[in-house]
Amino acid sequence: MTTSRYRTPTAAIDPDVTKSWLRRALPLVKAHRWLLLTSLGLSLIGLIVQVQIPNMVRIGIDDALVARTAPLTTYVWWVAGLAIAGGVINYLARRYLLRTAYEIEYDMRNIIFSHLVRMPFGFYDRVQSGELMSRSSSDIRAVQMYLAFGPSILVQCTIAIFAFILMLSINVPLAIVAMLAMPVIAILGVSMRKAIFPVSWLIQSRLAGVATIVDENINGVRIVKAFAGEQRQLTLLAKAADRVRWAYRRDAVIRSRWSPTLDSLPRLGMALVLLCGGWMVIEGHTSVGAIVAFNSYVLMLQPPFRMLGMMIMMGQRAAASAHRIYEVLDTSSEIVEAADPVRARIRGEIVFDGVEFTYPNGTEALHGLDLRVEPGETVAVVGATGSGKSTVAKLLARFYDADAGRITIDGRDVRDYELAGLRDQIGIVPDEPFLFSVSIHDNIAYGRPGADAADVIAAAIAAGADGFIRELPDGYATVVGERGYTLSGGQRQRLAIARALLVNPPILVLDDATSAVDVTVEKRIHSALSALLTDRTTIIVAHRLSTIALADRVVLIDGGRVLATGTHDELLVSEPRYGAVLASIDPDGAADLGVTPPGVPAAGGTGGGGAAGGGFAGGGTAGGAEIGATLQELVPSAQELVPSARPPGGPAAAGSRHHDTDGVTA
Ligand SMILES: Nc1ncnc2c1ncn2[C@@H]1O[C@H](COP(=O)(O)OP(=O)(O)OP(=O)(O)O)[C@@H](O)[C@H]1O
Repeated sequence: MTTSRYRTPTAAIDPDVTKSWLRRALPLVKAHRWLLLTSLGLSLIGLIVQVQIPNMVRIGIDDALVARTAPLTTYVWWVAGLAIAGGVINYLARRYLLRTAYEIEYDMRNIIFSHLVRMPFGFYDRVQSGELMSRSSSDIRAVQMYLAFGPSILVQCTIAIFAFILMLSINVPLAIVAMLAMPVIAILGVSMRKAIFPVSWLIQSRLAGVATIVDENINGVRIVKAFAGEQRQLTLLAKAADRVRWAYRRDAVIRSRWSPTLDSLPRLGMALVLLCGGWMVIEGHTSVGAIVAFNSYVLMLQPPFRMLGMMIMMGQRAAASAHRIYEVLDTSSEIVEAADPVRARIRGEIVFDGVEFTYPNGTEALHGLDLRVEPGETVAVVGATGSGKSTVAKLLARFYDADAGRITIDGRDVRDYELAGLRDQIGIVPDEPFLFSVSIHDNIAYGRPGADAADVIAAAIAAGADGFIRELPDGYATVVGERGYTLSGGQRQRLAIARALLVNPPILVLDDATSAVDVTVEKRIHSALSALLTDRTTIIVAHRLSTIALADRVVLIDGGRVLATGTHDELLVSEPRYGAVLASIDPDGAADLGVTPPGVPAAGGTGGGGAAGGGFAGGGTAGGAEIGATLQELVPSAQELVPSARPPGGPAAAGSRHHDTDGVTA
């Protein structure tokens, strides 16, 4: 996987929630103060240079054209020189300002993202991903703009002071006349921004609404098409787009009402300067050049005064955005690591002791769950849908913490372990695996980025994935589409199993990890897996008899507690509710065994053959393998297990790409 070097943020947001948003953000600005100060300093020099130009024009007109005491070219060169110097200085100032802005943005983005990756599942259950996206993009931008461009706008406004001083030095009454329009422009600018502000917020939130619909359309395109929902989605989008259009129209109405007034005010100012200045020239109180210079100043001063209004609006928006960002940053993770966490290699003894757990939304999932799994044991957790099977896995890896009771691994509370070390040693394969838009090699090697090709291939073979991977156009180098949608569900599951196996964790949790794989393929995967499961503690959340067949022991869960435990055969005989659950989760397999719902014990128990035939309660078959043994040792070569395996780039078997029964040897 290609990784660019990560630079930690240079500053942090002040965690003191009693401070104003600006003071909390100040460390970010301070971290780049030299860059910002250089930019502001240059900007100030640029403005001083710029202010000289109308004055030079005035002297040129008065001396070279009216009095004819000096050559015109001297002044032309001066004006041109000042213009070029001003241009260069402004260019540098802008470059430094933009650099400051992007540095602040970089820091903020990293601060937010490093916080987000530390947040537990409970946090993601509460927030919407679209909202988080917006907080990490447009909200960051709004704050960054204000922090970097705000001071720059203030500096721009100082042009008024320089210009006013210069004008006063030329002609005091005319200077006052020229400045008359400015406060009016500033007041109108602020009023206009105030009127526009709510509408621009409305536009932002409505655009976010459109983005959510588009996002759901793209991500949920398979469901939309499967249910022929295109027209409904189009209508939904049209309505949202209509709301955006309405907000834009309101914005246009307000702007068209205010802008012409603001634009014509300086022109009125010029008329006033011409009237008063002209009268003064006639009376001999000032020069013609002064009228020209003052007109330039009136035009030059207009943008900064208008920007004052913009700055107020930027400030309001930045404050709101900062609060949204702080809301995320001020949410602390409920999953806290122990002060002196244990870093130990896990053997794999798991104990759930009276574990109670309720999800943050109030759904009660576990009610005093007691479960003991010996090191190296393979246990199938069976239960009706919603009985709490996956929750067991989530609590084991501390995606959530139990509300009451204790979960221990090797006799130590899971809360005592170093979090990363604990999760490193628990390989979880979910039923809906997530693949990244990178190569298959990189997807499998996600947990061990430096893994060599041989290890990756060995893991793929064990997961029954090597065969179909080799038939893909670029083999292991094939880049899977977004979330791996270019692969079938079963293929994605096999890659996820390979990903977990490559890490070689002492505890493996297969959460219905082969649900999308054909039963015969699943059997083959299991035979390869059984060699790897022997000395590894494995919890298999099972929905199929064929999956249960892998386990040494079955744990029947109902309503968040363990109902019964024993081998499959024992439970079939002793626990009528087991048969009922089997009949509800795998009717075909249960029928093969003669199990009929509701709760009728099957005559003879194991009499039927079918999918599970003879495989139950057998457990690991290739004993003796060390947990520490490499996958390559356990799965010697691709050719042995997959005789049909072709080298990468070999001819792809037509039609095999989306088929779950491909590429695995019996
Ligand atoms: N993130 C969550 N937030 C709130 N409630 C949840 C969450 N995940 C699961 N639940 C609820 O907790 C209960 C147990 O869920 P769990 O996923 O453990 O069941 P399960 O036995 O694995 O079900 P299935 O066989 O359908 O996967 C269910 O009522 C479920 O709705």
